[in-house]
Amino acid sequence: MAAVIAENLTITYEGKPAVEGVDFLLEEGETLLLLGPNGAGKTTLLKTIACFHREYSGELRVFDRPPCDARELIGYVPQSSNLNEKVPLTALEVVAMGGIYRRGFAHFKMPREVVEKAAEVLGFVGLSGFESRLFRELSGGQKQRVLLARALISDPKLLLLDEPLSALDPSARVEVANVLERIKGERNITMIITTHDINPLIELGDRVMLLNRRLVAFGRPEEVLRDSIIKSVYGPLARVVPVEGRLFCITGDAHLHEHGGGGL
Ligand SMILES: Nc1ncnc2c1ncn2[C@@H]1O[C@H](COP(=O)(O)OP(=O)(O)OP(=O)(O)O)[C@@H](O)[C@H]1O
Repeated sequence: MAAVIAENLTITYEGKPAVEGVDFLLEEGETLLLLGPNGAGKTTLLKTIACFHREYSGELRVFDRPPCDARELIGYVPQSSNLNEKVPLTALEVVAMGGIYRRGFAHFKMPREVVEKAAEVLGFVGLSGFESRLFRELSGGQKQRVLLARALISDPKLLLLDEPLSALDPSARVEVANVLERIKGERNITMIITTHDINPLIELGDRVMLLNRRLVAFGRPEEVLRDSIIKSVYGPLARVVPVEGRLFCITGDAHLHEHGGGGL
């Protein structure tokens, strides 16, 4: 079954288009890397698939349902954690919150099965033993893994990740990319990952979308990551370089410099 189908999808904010006329089909179990410069509409597309933003025209189906009827199938990891770090939550509590909200009611005392599931997914992201550590005291990579666990606790069929590696140092990027590889390898979860820097994630991508308000390209990585396509968005200095059988994408995107990422 297709996990996500978009046909002539146009997404607007108060009538002004942010994403226009997009068509694509992502099969269940595939990982899509969603690439594009600042303001290209990546977050907008992700939020619309997650039913956080509803102003769109055209067709958008998630597991053959309108996005807002598929919410229990979707896990979302936002660009910044949206947690108030003044509240001293433990890693386990942060993860368990994903399980409690899913049930549609708040508990003062967490049900045992939620605590057990939270500990299990913390183990899956490599954080066994961190249950009672304060979230705010964790490193950037550990926090991002806790947020991944928070999204995984409800067993989503579709996981949407907005810039999961941005704001992380290089070793934390590797940590988080390894967990994403583990999710792809061991769970049949469809993933859509937005990124400015495709290089640390390239091996994960079954499909790559290059978005610049309109769909520039969608296909297998080797179909999309071509000099002519990359230059059409990022300018004449951008290029794709094969290194030891892998493709590296040099976009020179301003955001990459900002985060010290893989752009040159
Ligand atoms: N809440 C909003 N109201 C009005 N316009 C918005 C809103 N959110 C985003 N936009 C506009 O929609 C366009 C796409 O923004 P979006 O954040 O989706 O891009 P992006 O590709 O995720 O960018 P970045 O890489 O910088 O995060 C931009 O022109 C932005 O100003």
